[in-house]
Amino acid sequence: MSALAETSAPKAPRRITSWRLLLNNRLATAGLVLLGLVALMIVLVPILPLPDPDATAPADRLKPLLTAGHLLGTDQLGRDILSRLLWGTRVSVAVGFAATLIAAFVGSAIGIMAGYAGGRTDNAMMRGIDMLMAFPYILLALAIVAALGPGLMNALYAIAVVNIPFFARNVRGVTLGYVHREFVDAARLSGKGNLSIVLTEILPNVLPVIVITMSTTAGWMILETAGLSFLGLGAQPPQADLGSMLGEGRAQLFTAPHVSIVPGVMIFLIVISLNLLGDGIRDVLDPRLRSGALARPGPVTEVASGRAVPANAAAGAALSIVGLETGFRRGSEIVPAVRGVSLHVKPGECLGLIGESGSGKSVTALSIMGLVASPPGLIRNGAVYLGNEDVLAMPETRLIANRGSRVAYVFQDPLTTLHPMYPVGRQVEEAIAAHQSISAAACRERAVGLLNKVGIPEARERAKHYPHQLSGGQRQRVGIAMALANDPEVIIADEPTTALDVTVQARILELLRDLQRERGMALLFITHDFGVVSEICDRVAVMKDGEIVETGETREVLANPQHAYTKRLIACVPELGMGEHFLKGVAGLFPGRKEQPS
Ligand SMILES: Nc1ncnc2c1ncn2[C@@H]1O[C@H](COP(=O)(O)OP(=O)(O)OP(=O)(O)O)[C@@H](O)[C@H]1O
Repeated sequence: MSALAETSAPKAPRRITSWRLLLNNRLATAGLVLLGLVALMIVLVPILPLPDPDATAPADRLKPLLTAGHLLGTDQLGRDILSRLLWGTRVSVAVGFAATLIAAFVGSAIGIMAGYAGGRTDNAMMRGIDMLMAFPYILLALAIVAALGPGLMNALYAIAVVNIPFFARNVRGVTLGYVHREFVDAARLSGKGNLSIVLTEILPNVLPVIVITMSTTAGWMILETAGLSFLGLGAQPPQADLGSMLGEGRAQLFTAPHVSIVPGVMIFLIVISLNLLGDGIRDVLDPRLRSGALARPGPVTEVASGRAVPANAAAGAALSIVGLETGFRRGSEIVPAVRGVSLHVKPGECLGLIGESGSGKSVTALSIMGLVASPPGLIRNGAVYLGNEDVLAMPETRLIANRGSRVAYVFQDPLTTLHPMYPVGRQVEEAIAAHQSISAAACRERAVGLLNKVGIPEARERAKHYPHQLSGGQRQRVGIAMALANDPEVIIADEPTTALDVTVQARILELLRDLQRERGMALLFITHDFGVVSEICDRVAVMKDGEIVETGETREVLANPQHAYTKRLIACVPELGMGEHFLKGVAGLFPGRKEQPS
C-alpha cells in the first residue's frame, strides 16, 4: 500500500545581513558605539572650541577636574587636558591604524607568497619571519626605535615591523589550505598566471582572515604606540599622544592622579571597544562561527521545550519517528531541514529512505539518536520511539548509553570515521568495551569473530592493520562490524556504499541484508539510488525538501510510483541502452532544487 503526501513550497528564509548579525551581538554593538563616539570626537576636534593643546600656563597648573574653562583639569604645565586628550587620541589612533595597515599589507603579502610558492621560497621567507619572532616584540620595537631615533613616525614603523609576523603566519597557514584545492588547479589549467591566481582565487578566500586579524590587532597596536610614547620613544614634546600624556602624568600620580587617569581611561576605552568589535567582526565573517559550527556542540541535539508530539509509536515497530521537525539556527531564525517526517521500521525489516542530495535524509537519521550538532541544530517537534520509549524524552546519559548498543550507525566514508592511528581490531574492541564489561581477551576474540563475520579474510591478522592498509570495501566491513558489536535492535546505514565501486557495493549490500535478516535487526537504509533500494529494502520512503512524499512496499512503489518526484528518481536509475531518456529523467530533478532551504 502506498501513501501519498504532496509537498508545499518551503518558505524562503529571510536573508540575514552581516550587519544585522553584528548588531545582534550586544558586546560588539557596545564596542561599535564606543568606537563611533571616539571617532566622532577625533574627527570634530579641529572645529571644537578647544584651547591650544600645547599652550602652557604655569599659573594654572594641575587644576582638578571640572574646573571652569578646563573640564578635565590641567596638567603640570597648565595645558588643558581635554584638548590634549582629544588631539592626542587623534594621533594615537592614526598611528595605530596606520601601523595596522602596513603590517597587514606587508605581512599578508609575505604570507600569501610563501604559502603559494611553497618549497624553498616558503622556507626562506618563513625562517626570516621566525627570526623576527624570536625576539620579544617590545625589545625588537625598542631596538628599531633606538636605531632609527625617537619620534612618532619611527614608532609607527617599529610597531608595524614587529606585527608583520602575526599576519604572515596566519595568512600563510590559510593560503596553504587553498593552494592545492581543485578550484586553484582548475584556474591553473585554464591558463591563468600566478599573479592572477593569487589575486582572483586565493586572495578572496584569505581576505576575511586578514580583516579578522586586523580587527583584533588594531587595539593592540594602539596600546603598543602608547607604550613607546610612554617610554619617551614615540611622540616628542610638546606633541600629545595618549602614551606621552600617561608618561608625563606619572610624576603627579599621587598629587594629581587625574593627569594620568584621563589618558589611561581613554586607552582602555579604545582598546576594549576595538577588541569587542573585532570579536564581533570575526564571528560575522567566519561562516562556521556564524552558524555555530565551531561552537562546541552539546552531547545531544537540543530539543525544543514545548515540542508537539502528534502520535504514539507504530505498533510492533523497532523504531518509529513521528512528526519529526529538525531545523538549524541561523541568527535568530530557524531554517527547517526536516519537516514533519513520520516513518517506522519493524524488527527484521529494511526501510529505504531515498531522496536527492540535501533532501534531509542525514538530518533525519542523525536526529534519531540526538546526533545533530547543537548549536546550530534544534529538534522543534515530533518524537523518536525505540519500541515504545521516546528517545527525545530520555535523560541525556540514557540516550548516550543507547547509542551503539540499541541503535548503531554505519556511515558513508569509513576512512573518515575510523581512527587513522589505531589498528582496526582495536577499534572494534573499543566499540564492544563501550557497552559490555568483558575481559580484554574475550573482547579481542569477539572483535576477531565480528571481523570474520563481516567477511574480512584472515581476520586475526587483519585486525592488527591500520585503516589505510585496508581497501575501501574492507574498511566499510569494519564499520559494519563495529555497528554489529553490541547486537543493536536498529542499524542506520547512511549511504554506506556510495564511496565504493559497484562490485564492492553489491557485496556490502548482500552482507548487510544477510546480517540484518539473520539477526532480526531493523535496518534504516539511506540512499539516493533506487537501484540500491530495489536490491535491499522491503519498504521505501521517498523524501523531498525535508518531507516524506511517498511511502510503500518497494516493489509496489517501483511498479506504480504515485508522486512525480518518485517517478523522476526511478527514471534516474540508468539502464544500458537508455541513452537520451535517462538524461531527461535526471534533468527533471532539478526544477525542485530551487525550493530547497538554502
Ligand atoms: N550544520 C548545518 N547547518 C545548517 N544547515 C545544515 C547543516 N547540516 C545540514 N544542513 C541542511 O539541512 C538540509 C538537509 O541536509 P542533509 O545532510 O540531511 O541532506 P541529505 O539528504 O542527507 O543529503 P546528502 O545525500 O547529500 O547527504 C540541507 O539543506 C543542508 O544544507
